[in-house]
Amino acid sequence: MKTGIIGLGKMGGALLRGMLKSGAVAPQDVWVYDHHKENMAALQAEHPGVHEAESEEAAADAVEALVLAVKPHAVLPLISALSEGDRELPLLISIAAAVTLDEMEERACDGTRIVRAMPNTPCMVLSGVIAYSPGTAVTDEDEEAARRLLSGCGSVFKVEESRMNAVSAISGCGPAYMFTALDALSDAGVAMGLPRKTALELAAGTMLGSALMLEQTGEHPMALRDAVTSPGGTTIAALNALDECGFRNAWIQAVKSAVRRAEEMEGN
Ligand SMILES: NC(=O)C1=CN([C@@H]2O[C@H](COP(=O)(O)OP(=O)(O)OC[C@H]3O[C@@H](n4cnc5c(N)ncnc54)[C@H](O)[C@@H]3O)[C@@H](O)[C@H]2O)C=CC1
Ligand SMILES: O=C(O)[C@@H]1CCC=N1
Repeated sequence: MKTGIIGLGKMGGALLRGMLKSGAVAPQDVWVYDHHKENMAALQAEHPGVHEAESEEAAADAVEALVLAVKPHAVLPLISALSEGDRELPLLISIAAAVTLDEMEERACDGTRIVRAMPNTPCMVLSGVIAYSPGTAVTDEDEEAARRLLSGCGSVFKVEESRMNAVSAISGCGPAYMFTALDALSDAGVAMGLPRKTALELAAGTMLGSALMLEQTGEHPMALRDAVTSPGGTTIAALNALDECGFRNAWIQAVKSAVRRAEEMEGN
């Protein structure tokens, strides 16, 4: 499917690289546009054959599906600009946090097909999580096409749009929490005398292995935790220290803060 993307920043770049790497799209079927020419040049150097569109409108005219990967405040003005002259738009996939389907559909011509999606940066390495909600004009074929495109980058989940801020706070922002946890754990290793590289490799390998174990066994996380925790041993001493520091509450407060921030951003 001819696919375009407007905005080749951190998330747009990760998503498109994932789509290309997985073969969900071929380079010759991709049109990109970004205000910053160097972003397009970098992508073309990695994936020769990708087309650089002359403008946002040219990208929209060339493709069957167009990903909008600009900052939230830029999405509605972009949809208004693209809709000028009653242009019939391709299937739009917006990945902006806190911009609702209602707001987007209001800016577009009647019948414009819009999917709201929330990916995360691990899409770049085909291990992303992508949630989506279809807009009112989206057909079954559109939804299937969007799923095919996105599923190259990772696991795809359909969610009620009303859940999107919660989803965003878990999996959209989540990589930032995980990287902070990995940095903290490796710092702890360094404090205990391990070389930085070793500490980081141990921490990352452990996070990856634990997530795979959870996924592959289908066990509850607490059952898997218990298998590590010898009575009177070292793990329970560490877990008690995490509890004393408010570890679980810190995660809950982080997610609540992200949801609150998304609610503040909505409608702005
Ligand atoms: N960074 C992340 O982990 C995630 C971001 N998102 C969403 O993705 C969107 C993009 O975020 P980032 O990639 O982090 O931002 P970014 O600032 O890295 O990228 C935005 C890109 O859009 C370009 N741009 C802005 N307006 C444009 C226009 N009218 N025409 C062409 N190019 C334009 C900018 O030059 C920039 O390269 C946001 O709406 C954000 O909410 C969603 C999930 C995760
Ligand atoms: O920080 C943000 O607002 C975006 C949305 C989810 C991840 N990054």
